[in-house]
Amino acid sequence: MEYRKYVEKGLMPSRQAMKKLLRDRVSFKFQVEEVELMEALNRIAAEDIATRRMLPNLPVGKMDGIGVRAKDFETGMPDTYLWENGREYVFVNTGCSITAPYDTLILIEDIDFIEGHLVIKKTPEPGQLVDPPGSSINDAEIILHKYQQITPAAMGILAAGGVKRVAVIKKPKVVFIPTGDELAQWSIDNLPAGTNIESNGMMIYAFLKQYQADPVIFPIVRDNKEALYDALQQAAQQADLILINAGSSKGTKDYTLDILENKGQVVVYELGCRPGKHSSFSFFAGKPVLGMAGPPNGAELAARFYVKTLLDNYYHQAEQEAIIVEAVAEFSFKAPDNYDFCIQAHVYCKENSYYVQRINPKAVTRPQLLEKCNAYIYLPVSKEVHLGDKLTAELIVGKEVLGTE
Ligand SMILES: Nc1nc2c(c(=O)[nH]1)N[C@H]1C(S)=C(S)[C@@H](COP(=O)(O)OP(=O)(O)OC[C@H]3O[C@@H](n4cnc5c(N)ncnc54)[C@H](O)[C@@H]3O)O[C@H]1N2
Ligand code: MOO
Repeated sequence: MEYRKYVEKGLMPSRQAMKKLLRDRVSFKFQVEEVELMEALNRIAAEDIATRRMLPNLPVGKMDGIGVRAKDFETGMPDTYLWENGREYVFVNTGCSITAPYDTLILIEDIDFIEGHLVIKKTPEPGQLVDPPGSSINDAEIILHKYQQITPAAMGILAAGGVKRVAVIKKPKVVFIPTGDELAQWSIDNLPAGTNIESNGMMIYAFLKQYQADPVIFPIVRDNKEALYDALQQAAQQADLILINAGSSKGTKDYTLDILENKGQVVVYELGCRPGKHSSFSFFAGKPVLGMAGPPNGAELAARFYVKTLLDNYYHQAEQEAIIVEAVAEFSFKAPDNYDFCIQAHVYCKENSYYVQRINPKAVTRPQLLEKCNAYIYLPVSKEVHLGDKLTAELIVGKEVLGTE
């Protein structure tokens, strides 16, 4: 074990600057694959997708009623006393076809039968209440543009429009490399004394699934330079994006950045904001590598902010705006003078006003943090917050699930 002097290096960007840098510096090349429509939900269209048939393919009634011939009404209301179903008129239901010689629909509400004889209460306009062919779906009509996400509603239109297979962007393969001599696999039954569970792999797997990526979670890599180098090489052969976890600070066995510096190119050694300060960004064998802090809280923030940005970039998606609320601070706090601070917070709503409490993630257990943390407040360097101030909180849950305390 060796003493490693702590030396700050390089840019140290804020959260926004890091997101911008990731977008500016990484240009992914994606592949296209065809998937069955049933498998296409939430995928991103790789090209404009057009309909392959029209609907309806005959004129249809807009409402329930009777189909009649407009020409029978050319000189006003005809005598309908002797009219018969199937001859001068036919019953037509909503969305059902209305074919020649019938070309006009009269609402059921506008007719009556008196002693079995049809009475029409209102003279129809020619062609009224009839939808022409293609009025629901036109042939060769664009359903989705390239880079649009396939939603449930789009799935229905694709099916109606005769699209059985869709060209989508192939999910990026993202390799996650957990590192650390002290780590044991999460599925272990008897945890050896002094070991810690490798749980970030599970969390990152889940974030990657949510972000439409194809995760590959590597086995734990021990803290030696050769093993780390091998793992990075293996990752670079298959991944579109590499995530390497822990070993990012100045502990005696924190080698991650040494390897990336010697064998790749480090762009960002650490950030100018906490938590998640020990997130880094490098290239290794031409592949982008996001370094993530080992502590699960820092790793979670890195996933929410930077993995998300990278994957949005891969899929050509704009940055998603956070849901914002203005909340009254129930605490005072000053951001440090040398880095920004992302407060983890609990927002609640009482009598139509929002209030926010600060959570110190180091003073609570992980389940307590999970239960309480529903928002972030990003404070730039040295920014002071006072009790009663109105703060802008970024929710990480829907507004509707906020509690009242
Ligand atoms: N003297 C200083 N010490 C530390 C500093 C500092 O500035 N000066 N920064 C602290 C901060 S902030 C962070 S964040 C961590 C960064 O640590 P590393 O990224 O180097 O991670 P390790 O030291 O290897 O591990 C820390 C902690 O995280 C646990 N861990 C690691 N991997 C996983 C995983 N896959 N799943 C769950 N937990 C994981 C590990 O067991 C340790 O408990 O450095 C601080 N120290
Ligand atoms: O990088 Mo550490 O996660 O600032 O908390």
